[in-house]
Amino acid sequence: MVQGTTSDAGKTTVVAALCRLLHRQGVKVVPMKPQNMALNSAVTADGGEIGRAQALQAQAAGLPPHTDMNPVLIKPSSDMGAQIVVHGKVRGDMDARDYDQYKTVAMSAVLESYARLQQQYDSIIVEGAGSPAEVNLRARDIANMGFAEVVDCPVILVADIDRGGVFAHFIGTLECLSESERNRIIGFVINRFRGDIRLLEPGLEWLEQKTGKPVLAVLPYLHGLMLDAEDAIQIKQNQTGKFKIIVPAIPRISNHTDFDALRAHPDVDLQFIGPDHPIPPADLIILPGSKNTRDDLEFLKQRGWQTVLEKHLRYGGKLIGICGGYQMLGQIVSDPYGVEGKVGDSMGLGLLDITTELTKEKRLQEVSGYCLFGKDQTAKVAGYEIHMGVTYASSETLPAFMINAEEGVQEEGTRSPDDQILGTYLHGLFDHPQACQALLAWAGMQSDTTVDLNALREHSINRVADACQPLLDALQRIA
Ligand SMILES: NC(=O)CC[C@H](N)C(=O)O
Repeated sequence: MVQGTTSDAGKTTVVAALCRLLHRQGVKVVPMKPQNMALNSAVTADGGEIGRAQALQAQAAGLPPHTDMNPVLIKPSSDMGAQIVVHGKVRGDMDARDYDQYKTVAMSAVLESYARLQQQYDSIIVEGAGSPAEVNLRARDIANMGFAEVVDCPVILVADIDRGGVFAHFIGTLECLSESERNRIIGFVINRFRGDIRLLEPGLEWLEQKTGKPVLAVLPYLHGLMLDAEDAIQIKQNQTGKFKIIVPAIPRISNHTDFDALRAHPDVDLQFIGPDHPIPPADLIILPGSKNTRDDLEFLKQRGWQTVLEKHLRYGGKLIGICGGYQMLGQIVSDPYGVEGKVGDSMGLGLLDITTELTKEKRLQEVSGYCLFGKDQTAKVAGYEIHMGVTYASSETLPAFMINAEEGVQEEGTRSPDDQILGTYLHGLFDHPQACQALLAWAGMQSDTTVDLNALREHSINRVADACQPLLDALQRIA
């Protein structure tokens, strides 16, 4: 099991790297994260939903994503509450206290998944969550040492030296653990190191002497990786291109990995605009998905985005809404069952002639098809839908895509009659190089460059795997 001294220490990447290395050796390897808290999720082959980071690790292991790889997914919809997804299906909304009580049930779901994976695979690489030093969460823990103790597995501890304080992080984490938990840590991994290793060596020796545990590997800082983020938005964006795209960073943004292909595009300047940032002019504005459409809609209105969007459209700018962002563009978003908060209706931005009702059923599916705009209307699109909302469009509007869905071939999404606005439920809509190019051309960008996100992702997985070879060698020496 790979645990970290902090969130974002690099656990996800190390698990993906180990999966790829073992997969290359022909080992039947599978990733697993018992509990993940994230709003970036992926649709699985068995019709459920897991964290995107686990889907990435599945790809590294050469497998389609499966709900057993992330049996418990917590999707926060407010500061206190979250939607709890177990074995890929919504189990309800809970606040932090309810969930704490629910953890015993969640643990049995986790152990069921673990048992199934054990039967099918020779090697399971498990990722912890946050850090095992969170002593307040230790009772009933299913995410870190609580899990490791029950299944009795060895643990490696990863720390990010780029943030500094790694020695204190390692020693401090060990101090927060019980003796048996401490004993299961077989070694340390220092991640994102840059500089002269000779200057680090005295520290490594000190750490090994003080703890009696080895430093298994020092992994290099790798620039320009294109791997799905678990949750946090990467602040550093690509700002080299000329074509300006802005995305409001709404508080409950979901699946911001939708923008990875744009981030990687050399001709695009993509910026997420936080609440305190001035809103710059742009060629294209994209409203992202949201776990809480009505609250985030309110957030946008309060910060003056309605006026900004209207002005942007008056000046001929293009506007895209994805999933929750699509719903916001319409006339009304109603929540008759209170699935995302209080029961009630919200006035949308009134830019597209659509209305949305949030229902109790979540729609989860992978789709593919082609774009209904552009020169020849043959550009392929592939994406996935994860939403509770059902949207009705007026007959005045135009569809955006033709897709192969559960119900058969059908139109998807909506374009305004003047074709300045496009709304869609398809997450990942920029991932297919043809759709990416067609959408950017629709938005007015002149460029022949295409970005193949999947190829970039594969390349990144291979780079991190190569960098982790010394870690795997060290682990195989111990085993
Ligand atoms: N992923 C999303 O943007 C979801 C939108 C909205 N919260 C729904 O469930 O319908």
